[in-house]
Amino acid sequence: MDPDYLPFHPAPKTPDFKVPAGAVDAHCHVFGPADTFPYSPKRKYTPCDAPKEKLFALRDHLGFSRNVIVQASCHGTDNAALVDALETAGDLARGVAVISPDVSDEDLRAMDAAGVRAVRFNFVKRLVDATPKEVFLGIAERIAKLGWHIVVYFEAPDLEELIPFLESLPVPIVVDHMGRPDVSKGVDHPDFQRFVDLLARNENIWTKVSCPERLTIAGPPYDDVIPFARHLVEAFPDRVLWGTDWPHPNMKSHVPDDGQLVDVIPRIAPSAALQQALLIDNPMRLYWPDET
Ligand SMILES: O=C(O)c1cc(C(=O)O)oc(=O)c1
Repeated sequence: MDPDYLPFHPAPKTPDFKVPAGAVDAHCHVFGPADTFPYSPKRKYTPCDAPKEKLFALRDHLGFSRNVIVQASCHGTDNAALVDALETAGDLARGVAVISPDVSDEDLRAMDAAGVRAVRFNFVKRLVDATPKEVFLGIAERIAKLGWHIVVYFEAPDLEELIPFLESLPVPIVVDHMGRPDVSKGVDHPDFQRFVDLLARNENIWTKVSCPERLTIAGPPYDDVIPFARHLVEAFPDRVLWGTDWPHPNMKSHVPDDGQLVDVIPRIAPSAALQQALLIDNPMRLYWPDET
């Protein structure tokens, strides 16, 4: 573990907000354990271990029923820890993998059989080296044949340059953590409006309204981030997802309490109908379409 790395909260509170039965934590990770699933030699951080057993215990503690587990950059394109967690959870988990262009069709089919339903394109420079857009386009063509979609992680300053690429992708796109707006600029600032306009123009682009803990300047309980997430939930109620982002890699300002993150949900989705869409209908339609 990196010397300045903050491990995840050892005892998150029981949330005050009771999530509806069937709720999906649509953005979380598994890390290692390193002695079984070593971290990538190309990683830009070394986390603490965060194994599947702890993820599933957290799911139960917070009252969720299912997980969408996202391959984290510390594991590079080795999805073994992810696939292992998916095989343990069976129908209760789906996965988002990170693949290299030379992955075999056989390996793609095996990941699909394990529950992978998307690939992740990561543009965050502190996490990954740049991948040429044509490489991502080649991957997009291949996974489109499997009925998979694409999860993208970028920071707000990168959005303008990425828009033509994003609008060229042939499958649904899910943007991680609202495209990481600079919350000091306000919801009406052109930078956030650029993101809102992207979703308004493209019915196939969704967003996770997650990670207030990463975006906040004020700190818990994240009052400064609420307006951004709430705006997106109310503007695009059928294209939003929520996740804990457990085990919260690379947090520097504080160790988020996952129970406190769950208590943010009714503040950004202030009705039972919006909570039903955010936590159940939308993730089920995208990751368990044959069960909706
Ligand atoms: O902001 C981050 O550091 C971060 C990192 C990763 C990853 O390493 O994949 O995933 C996330 O969702 C967020």
